[in-house]
Amino acid sequence: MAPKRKATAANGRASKRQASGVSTPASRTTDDDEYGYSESEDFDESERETSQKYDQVVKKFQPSTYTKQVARASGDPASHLFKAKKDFSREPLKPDHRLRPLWIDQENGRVVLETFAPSFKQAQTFLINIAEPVSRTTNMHEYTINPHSLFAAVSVGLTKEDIIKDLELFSKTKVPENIKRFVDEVTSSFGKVRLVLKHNRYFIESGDAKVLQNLLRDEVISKCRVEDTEDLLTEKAAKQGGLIIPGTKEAAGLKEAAAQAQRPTRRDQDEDDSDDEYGGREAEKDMADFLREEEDDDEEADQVHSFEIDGEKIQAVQERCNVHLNLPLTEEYDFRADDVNANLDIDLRPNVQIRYYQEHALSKMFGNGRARSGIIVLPCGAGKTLVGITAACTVKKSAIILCTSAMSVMQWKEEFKKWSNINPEDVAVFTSGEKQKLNHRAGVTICTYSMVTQNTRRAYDSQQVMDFIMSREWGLMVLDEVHVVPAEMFRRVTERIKTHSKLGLTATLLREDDKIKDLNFLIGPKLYEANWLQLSEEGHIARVQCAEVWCPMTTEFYSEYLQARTTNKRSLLSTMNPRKFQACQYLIDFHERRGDKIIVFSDNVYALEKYAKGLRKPYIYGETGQRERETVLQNFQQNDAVSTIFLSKIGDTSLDLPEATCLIQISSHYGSRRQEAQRLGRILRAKRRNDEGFNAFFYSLVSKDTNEMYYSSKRQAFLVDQGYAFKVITQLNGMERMPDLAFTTHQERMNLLTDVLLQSETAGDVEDIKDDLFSDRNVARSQQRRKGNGVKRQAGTLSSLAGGENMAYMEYSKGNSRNKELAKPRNAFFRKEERNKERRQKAAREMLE
Ligand SMILES: Nc1ncnc2c1ncn2[C@@H]1O[C@H](COP(=O)(O)OP(=O)(O)OP(=O)(O)O)[C@@H](O)[C@H]1O
Repeated sequence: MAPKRKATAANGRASKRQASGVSTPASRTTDDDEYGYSESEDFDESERETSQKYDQVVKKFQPSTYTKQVARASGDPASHLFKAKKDFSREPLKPDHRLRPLWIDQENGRVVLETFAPSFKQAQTFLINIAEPVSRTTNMHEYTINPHSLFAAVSVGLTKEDIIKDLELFSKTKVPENIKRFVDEVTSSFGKVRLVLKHNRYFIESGDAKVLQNLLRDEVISKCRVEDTEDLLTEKAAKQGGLIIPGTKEAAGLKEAAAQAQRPTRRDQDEDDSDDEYGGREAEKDMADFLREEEDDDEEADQVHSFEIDGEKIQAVQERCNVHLNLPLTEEYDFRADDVNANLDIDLRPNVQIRYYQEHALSKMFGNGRARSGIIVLPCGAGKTLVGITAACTVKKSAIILCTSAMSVMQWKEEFKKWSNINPEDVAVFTSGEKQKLNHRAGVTICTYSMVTQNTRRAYDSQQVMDFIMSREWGLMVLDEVHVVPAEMFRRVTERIKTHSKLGLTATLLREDDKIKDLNFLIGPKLYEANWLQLSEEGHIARVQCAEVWCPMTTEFYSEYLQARTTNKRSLLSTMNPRKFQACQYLIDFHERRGDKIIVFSDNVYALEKYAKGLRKPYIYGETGQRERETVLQNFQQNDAVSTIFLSKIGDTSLDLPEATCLIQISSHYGSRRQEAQRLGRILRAKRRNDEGFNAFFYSLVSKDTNEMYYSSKRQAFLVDQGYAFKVITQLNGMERMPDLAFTTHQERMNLLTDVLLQSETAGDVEDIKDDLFSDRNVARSQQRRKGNGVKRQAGTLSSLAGGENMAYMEYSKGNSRNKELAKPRNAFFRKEERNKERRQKAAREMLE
């Protein structure tokens, strides 16, 4: 399925480009190999595996399978991209097909959803449960039904019958038999067994005793069992549902949410008068009856069977079940029945109202009254933190939060205090700078992944906290930014921390390697994924205009580019293209005059410095000290004279600058879709997002006819799939007439070229850093420095740095000379500002005298 995905994205892009009136040049369609970057680098293995698995199952039921080769054999070089052989209406259309929004492709499980159909919303709610979104553009959404998505569906309580019945309800044609069989085959093994932690003991639980007996015959599982007997424990199943999620109006069980979402609208009813075989009122009535029956079923006290397994061998059991036996374990925590672990006194503050999509996401987690482990995907700035906090307020047991940086840890702490009524003493942080232990029986610990997973010898105080974390049992573990953390780290985290439930949070479930599939097994299935475009239309995140600016290479740069032997040199030449520099200068000027605050991103440090110094703007990269980073950011937030900053890739994540309204990207990390999405995320939380007609801007500057064109379209794939339209700008009107435009003379361009050519090979590298703006390492370094100088740091969020919250960043300087020296701005921009200030003060003094 992976190659088809590419074709889809390419199609999407092609149409967007056409829409902006610019045709895609031939260089776009060039073979991957030309750039030495194989297509496979961009597919995660899970996608490939899923595709193979799917193909195997589908092939079993398919008399003939569509192949690209067949299409290519027809002699038409392009139609295979558009899947010309696929005719969704092969099955006769249902008489009221106009009211039904789904097209199902029987050959690969792809589902196309019409967003303009009357029952779009209901169908979307249903599809999010059972399929993975592939692309969600304005008029059409595309989903794929695969084993992972069906696992997620089953784990949130849907049955095979639910899925098939609703597919039938929304489909324009009869649901193909092979799709039904696929759903049947895949779901029959899912949701059968659960991993449950009860009274500090792990159990494998199922409603079907036979399944457990079979499992016990497995050589690996049998060795993980606590008692060596054939007997199973049998008890009444806990009554499910009825759970109130804080911040919601009432209990938000999945079935209830689904029932509400799928309840037909008046408009649907008015328009749909046909009582046909498949749907109309009849089917809607069936649906309502069906849901009611399901709710009644819940009332029945079924029996559950279980056997206990050794807590130390959980990963082995999970791996065996998920990977080898194809019987994934769903993880659920019956926290209301947990009388062993102390309750945590925590609730959302009375005035807090969580948003509908946050409620939907949480209802997936708590839909049956227990806490299911899994991943929630929400765009940057959509409020993942509050989702995590609400989950903690629902479970009401000790919770541990894992973050990617020390600054994130502090932000989470502040957010806990802001949104919940937790006693501040019950929140402890564990970073390289601060090592706090919980004082009470229950509480929240917030720490960095690196502190928990570190393998080297720890300092005494750090070891003490780590022992404490490992010795106790946690009700909930929240894993922030799950997509960036290596799977190996997750393994260590899950090995070291004993938790009843896990909640992964991320904006993009994307990795350019094959590690995403591990998350399924190490954390749980994806429980919810929000629609970016919908949230931006509703004002929850900013509306963004995306554009790719094509900058022609100057003759002298292009001839060197063509002769350059290494990728690094080529990359440096295309980044330093004088026309790109001019475009950047022009856009900064244009947006500064509009009152925007601009962040310019460059992964390449040489280019970052050249651009920033050339345009006299402050910049931050890996080597910039913590204090200077903070000064630059503070000025960006508060100082009207600083409207633009340059950042290396350290600013990709964890940067909360709601002032930023415009992004310009001059160099980036090859074809990384994740980086593109994360960077866009920096402006999605723009403060002004609800202003009338407000738009944020995202520009990618690309040197024409270079590798950058290729990588750029690859990078955009995810955002295009989220419905973002990238306009192509080939000419910036008025740029040539701009006063002080750089590199207008041949001599200036030659000087730049000479400088670029004189740079070593490594100057073309993407910056090699492991941290972000506020990584543990930097905070620790800066704290150490301050300790030595008697400077105390009380970190807060960036907005608190701006003085907007009650926590503040403070420095108590004892005024020694070294401090004064340190206090001097080291960034060239600020040094210059400082010099000007001194000059002005001197002139004023002289005047007064
Ligand atoms: N239900 C809500 N009511 C009011 N404000 C909210 C709500 N949910 C989130 N917010 C606000 O939205 C903003 C973004 O939230 P948050 O920082 O949690 O986003 P995020 O999804 O974690 O973003 P990122 O991925 O960039 O870290 C914050 O200012 C937060 O206070």
